[in-house]
This record gives sequence, C-alpha cells and structure tokens, in this order.
Amino acid sequence: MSTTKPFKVLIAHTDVPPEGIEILKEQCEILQVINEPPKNRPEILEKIRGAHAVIWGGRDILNAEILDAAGPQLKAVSTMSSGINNVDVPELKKRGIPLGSTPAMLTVAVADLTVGLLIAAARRFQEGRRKIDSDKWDKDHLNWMLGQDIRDSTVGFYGFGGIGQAVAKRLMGFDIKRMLYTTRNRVSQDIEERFNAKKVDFETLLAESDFLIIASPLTKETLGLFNATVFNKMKETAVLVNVGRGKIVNQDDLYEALKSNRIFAAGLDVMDPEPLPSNDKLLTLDNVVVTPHVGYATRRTRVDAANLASRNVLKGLAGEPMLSPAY
Ligand SMILES: O=CC(=O)O
Repeated sequence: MSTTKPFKVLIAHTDVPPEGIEILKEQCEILQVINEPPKNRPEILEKIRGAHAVIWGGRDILNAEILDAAGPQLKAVSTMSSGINNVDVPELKKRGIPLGSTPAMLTVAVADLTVGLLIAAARRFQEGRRKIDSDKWDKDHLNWMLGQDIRDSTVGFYGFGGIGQAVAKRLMGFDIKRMLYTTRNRVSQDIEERFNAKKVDFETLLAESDFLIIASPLTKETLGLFNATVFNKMKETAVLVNVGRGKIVNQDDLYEALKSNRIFAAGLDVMDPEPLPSNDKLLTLDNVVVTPHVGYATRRTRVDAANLASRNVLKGLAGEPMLSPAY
C-alpha cells in the first residue's frame, strides 16, 4: 500500500517540539531542517523545493528567493511567533500566499516575563547581584538600594493588545493606581473598565507613567520612537520595560538616559542587535535588567505555538482561512 501523502511541509526550525507538529503527519510528509541558523539557508533553499507549506522561524528572512526556490505549489506559511518581521509580507501577499502567526499562544508567557522585568528593574535586581558579587552588601544604611514602589503607581502601556492586557491583568494584584495606554485604536469600553485603563496621547503617557511598558510591534512608526527626546519627557523615577522589539528603542539614547539617571531603570527582553554582544555598553550599567529574548521560552508555550502553526498550515492547505492569520 502506498504511503504517499498529498502534501510536503518544511519545518524551518531544528527543534520544534514533536508533539506540536504531530497533527501534520496524517496528511503531510515532513521535511525538517537539520542545520542550525544562520548557516542553514542553503539547506532551506534545497529542502523547500516542491513544499506545499512551511513553518518558518529563526532569524533568517523568508523572502522572494525562498519562495522562488519552493515553487508555485506553496500554499501556506505560518510562523511560530507573534512578530512577523522575519517574513517579507508584501512578497507573500503579492503571491497570494496566506501567512499565519501565533500571537495568542505567547501572551501568557510574555506577560509573566514582563511583570518579572518590571519588578526586577524597579527593585534593582541587577545592581543588588553586583553588590553581592563585589562584597558591597551594605547592612548599615536604611536608604541603601531603595527601589520604586509598584503599589499606587501609574502604569503606562505603549501598545495595549493581548500582551499589554495580560500584563494589566497580572498587575491588578499589585494595587496600582491606574493604567494608561497609547494605541492607534481605542480598546473596548469593557476592557477599559476591567482594567480601569484610559487611552491617552503619547505625551501624556510619557509624562505620567511610573512604569512604561512597550508591548507593540516594530513598524515604520515605532522604529526608533523611544529616543532621547522621549526619555527627556519621562519621569526621573520611571522604569521602562520593553518586550516589543529592540529597534523600537534607540539603544544609544537609552544608554545615556540610564547612565545619567534621566530615567530610573529599564527591563529589556528585546534588544538591538540580538544576540547583544557581551561587551555591549548597555551591560555595564547597574540599572538595566536584561533577558535574552526569552519572553515565550516556556515548554508549554512552544508546544502550543507549534500546534497552532501546524493547524494554520493545514487550514491553508485545505484552502480555508487560517485559524490565526497574520493578515
Ligand atoms: O518575540 C517573540 C515573537 O514575536 O514571537
């Protein structure tokens, strides 16, 4: 009996959790990339030939070259991520290929980490660790290592989609005073009421936030938006948290703002570039806490994301709308 399956799917990641792609197996032959990025482009170009769908990931860009190598039968692409900046979206659209992504699967894990970064930056975890490492633990002064209070604070969100709202939900337990948000479109009244959140203009967000959380995608409008001019409009006690994309922040300007204590601290899961070199000047500062873009690096989240990406491509292959379309 022939075991030929109607579709071929390329998994362009080396280590997608197998249980996340199990559902593809009934209908699809699975081709898996074996070599690690960034050196696996030749392998991808080779293996994608004749593929009907691809689960895309990593740093490399899925662009015309990859699509040409695949051939005209390619019907569906899904990332296992929220951001789709590793895909040439106009090129896919031009060819009428649907793109899926998996933002909803990431929300909880990223929101948890955001709260962690907020606390770590506000309460000076990085500096505290360095004090211990350098035998500078001061037991004699009451004003040593004082941090910022979260209770009764104003938390501002630049971007108030799924991740922002999940952070807001978690922060409800911290007795904060109010939440402000800046987005292009107002969220529903129901959501505003649930979080006691108010839409404000960018200037107000900067001036009034004690904690300012960037949870928005990288776009032409957000590229480099958080620069020296912006930091100069923030409170000196403000804590900035970025879980969006590194390039939303002008990192040289952030370095200066932190070094001069123009703002109090920053907690960053995203940087520019990534990986951030270990000799980057940002890492010399006490008042920045960094994590290596691990917002959604939890076991369950990876499986969920792979599962949704698989379901997206199965829908695309069936000519149906994807469960989580990126456009
Ligand atoms: O940053 C993570 C993602 O966009 O999935």
